[in-house]
Amino acid sequence: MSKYKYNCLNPIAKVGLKLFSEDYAKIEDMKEADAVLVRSASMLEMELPENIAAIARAGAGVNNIPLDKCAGDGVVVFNTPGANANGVKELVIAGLMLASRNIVGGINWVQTVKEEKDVAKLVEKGKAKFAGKEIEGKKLGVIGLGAIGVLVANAANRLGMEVYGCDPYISVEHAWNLSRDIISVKSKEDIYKECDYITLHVPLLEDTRKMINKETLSKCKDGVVILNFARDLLVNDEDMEEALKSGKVASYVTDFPNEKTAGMEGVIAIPHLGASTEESEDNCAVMAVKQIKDYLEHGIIKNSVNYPDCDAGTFAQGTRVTINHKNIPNMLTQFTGVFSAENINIANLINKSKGDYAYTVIDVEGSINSGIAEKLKTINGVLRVRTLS
Ligand SMILES: NC(=O)c1ccc[n+]([C@@H]2O[C@H](COP(=O)([O-])OP(=O)(O)OC[C@H]3O[C@@H](n4cnc5c(N)ncnc54)[C@H](O)[C@@H]3O)[C@@H](O)[C@H]2O)c1
Ligand SMILES: O=C(O)CC[C@@H](O)C(=O)O
Repeated sequence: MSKYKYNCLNPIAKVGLKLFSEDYAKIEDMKEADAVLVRSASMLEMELPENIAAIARAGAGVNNIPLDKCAGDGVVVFNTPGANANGVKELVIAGLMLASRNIVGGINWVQTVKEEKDVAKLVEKGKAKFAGKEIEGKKLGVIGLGAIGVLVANAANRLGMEVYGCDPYISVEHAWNLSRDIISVKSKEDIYKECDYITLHVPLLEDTRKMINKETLSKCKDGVVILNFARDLLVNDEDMEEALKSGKVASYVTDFPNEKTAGMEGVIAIPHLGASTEESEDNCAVMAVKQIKDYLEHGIIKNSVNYPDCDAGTFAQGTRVTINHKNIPNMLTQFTGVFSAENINIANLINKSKGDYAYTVIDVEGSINSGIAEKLKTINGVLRVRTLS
């Protein structure tokens, strides 16, 4: 019988699933699963069975997962930072071109004349109405300089654009990767004021929700192009419609069409294809599966969005107890007290915290009785205890 069971809420690339050994079984019913792999399926309204210890989002955005609820239930949620960034970057560059040259209009028009006699002549005659602009020399504002934003900024800069970037929380790693040619601005106001094109690469959070709205659009240049390859709710659709009608916005390129924007005049709607490449899907699947395996087999946490990362090292012998708990005083004293009461020597102990939650790994030599885990579970603030042996 398999030691671990996992459930996939979306199709996950085979190259990732192949990394699961014979210790793992893929099951259709989430009720029995130890781990769940997901892409864009919404888990917000789902009842999560108690046995689920981990969820891996094969992708970046985690707004489809109830992160706080999961943390409170001791469920570690992972994502795969950067694994699909190149795929998205390439489509953003395509989006810049689609908005600047009337490629879609032109292609559609050719189809309307394809049965005519002298297509080549008609094309030459009719092409003028699809003339566009070049992006070279224009100003691009990148809001959010994470894995995708940095790649977009650098690529647009190489294409001859003058690039402004804004990210008050930029990580050291991403700052290192940002070309020195990018003009780093402290406030988004500078981007709104200066840029001909604005591209969004921030997560959907309370403070980014509907960040593009009547007020922010009014600060933009007339004829600005907005690109949204991040999440639809970053933009107020009603305000966008008004801005497109008035010409304030020349074009809105979105990878997240909805009932409102799919048929809206001036919108270039792409069916969420940013990460839909073989390479991105493979990268995400591999990273997600490795993280799930490391967690289930060794208690290692890497790239979690609701628990601290914790490299406890490979679990090889003896017993490892992992504890997901609230980040409150006195927890370690109580944990070690349970072991010392049984006269068990702790060989190694790691404790990490992130916000309201913490994670402790305790290694002991030899085996322990199940009563230890039961006692740990009764400590106020303990959310989940796993025993690896
Ligand atoms: N279209 C797609 O298929 C696709 C694929 C991947 C990611 N995404 C979306 O793109 C988003 C970004 O992805 P990523 O991989 O670059 O993530 P990331 O976490 O590497 O980067 C996000 C960046 O946004 C910054 N940020 C957060 N709040 C901000 C704010 N208020 N103002 C400015 N910057 C802010 C963060 O500091 C971080 O650097 C994801 O959250 C997801 O919603 C879409
Ligand atoms: O899984 C996908 O296809 C899209 C993923 C993307 O939206 C993300 O946030 O990583």
